[in-house]
Amino acid sequence: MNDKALRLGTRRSKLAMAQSGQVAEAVRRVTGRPVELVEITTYGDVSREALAQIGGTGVFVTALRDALLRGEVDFAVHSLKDLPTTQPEDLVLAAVPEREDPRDVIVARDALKFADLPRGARIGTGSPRRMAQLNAYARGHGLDIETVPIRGNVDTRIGYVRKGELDAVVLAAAGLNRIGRSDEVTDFLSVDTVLPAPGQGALAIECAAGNADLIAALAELDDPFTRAAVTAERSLLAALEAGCSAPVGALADLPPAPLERGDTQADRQIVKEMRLRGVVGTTDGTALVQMSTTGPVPETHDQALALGRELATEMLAAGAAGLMGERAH
Ligand SMILES: NCc1[nH]cc(CCC(=O)O)c1CC(=O)O
Repeated sequence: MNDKALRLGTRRSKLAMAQSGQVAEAVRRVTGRPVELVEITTYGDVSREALAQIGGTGVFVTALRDALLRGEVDFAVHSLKDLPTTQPEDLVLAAVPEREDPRDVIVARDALKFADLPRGARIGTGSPRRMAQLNAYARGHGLDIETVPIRGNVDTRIGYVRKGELDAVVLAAAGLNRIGRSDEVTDFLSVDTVLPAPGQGALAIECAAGNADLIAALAELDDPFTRAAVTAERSLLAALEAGCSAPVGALADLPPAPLERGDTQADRQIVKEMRLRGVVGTTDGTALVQMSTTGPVPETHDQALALGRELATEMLAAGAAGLMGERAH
C-alpha cells in the first residue's frame, strides 16, 4: 500500500486553511495516506490593491491550479462558488462533498435580525448579487436600507459592524461555520429573499487529470446530489454568460414538501425531483428576473448541464441579459 503523504495545496487565509484541514482529514480516512498542507501564496493574498484592480476570485484559483499542473501538489480544495464555470481540460473535480448550509447570513449590531434593522440601515456587501436582491427586497417591502460596497476577509468585514461603521454585513453561512464563527450570525437570510451564489456552501476537490489513482480514491468523498445541484447552478451561470462577480444567484435543491404542492407521498417517492431557482438583477434592485424550473434529479453531468441551460433560456427570454450590465470576460 502507498503510504506516501499526499500534498494538499492551500491558500493560507483562515477560511482556506479551515476547509483544507477538514478535507485533509476526510482524504486521510478514504486513502489511508497522510496528508500534508502546502501553503501557496497567491497574488490576491499579497496585494489587496492588486485584487481590487484585477477584480476577481480567479486569481486565488489560478495559483493553486498552477501548482497542481506543475506537480507541486497532488490536490487542492476550492470554494465551488469561486471557481470559473469552464473547467480546464487537464484538471478534474475529483469530488464535490456534501454541501453545507448554502444561505447568506447577516452579522448585525446589537444582535439585530434583518427584519428589525432600522430605517436607513447601512448594510455592507461587495457582492452585486447580494446588493441586487437586498435592494429589490427592500423596494418590494417598503424598507429603507442602503447597501454599502465593502471588501476584505471575514475579520475585516465583521470589523465594520464592531466599530460601528455599518449596521450589518452579509456573509456566507458556510464560511463562518467552517472557521468556527457561526455564533456571530445574528440572522439567516431566507433563500426566498437572497438566493445564494451558484455553488455556495460547496467545496470542490481538484486534481490533475492524469492522476487516475487519486481521482478514483477521492470519488468516495463525492456527494452525487450536491454535484448535480452545483453543476446545474453553474451551468445556469455559464449560460447567462455572466462573470464571477455578476449579480446572479442560483440554488438547486429538493422541491417544496409534497403537501404544499398538492401531490401525494406516493408521487413524491416515485419522482425524485430537483428544483433549480435562478435570479439576476440590477444592483440597485430596480429590476429582477427570478425564475425556477423543476425536473427529475439529473443522473448524468449532461443532464445537470441541461437543467441549468433550460432555466437560462427562460430567464434570457424574460430579459435577463439586459440586467447584467457589462458582459463577462
Ligand atoms: N466570496 C468569498 C467566499 N468564497 C467562499 C466563501 C465561503 C462560503 C462558501 O464556501 O460558499 C466566501 C465568503 C463569503 O462569501 O462570505
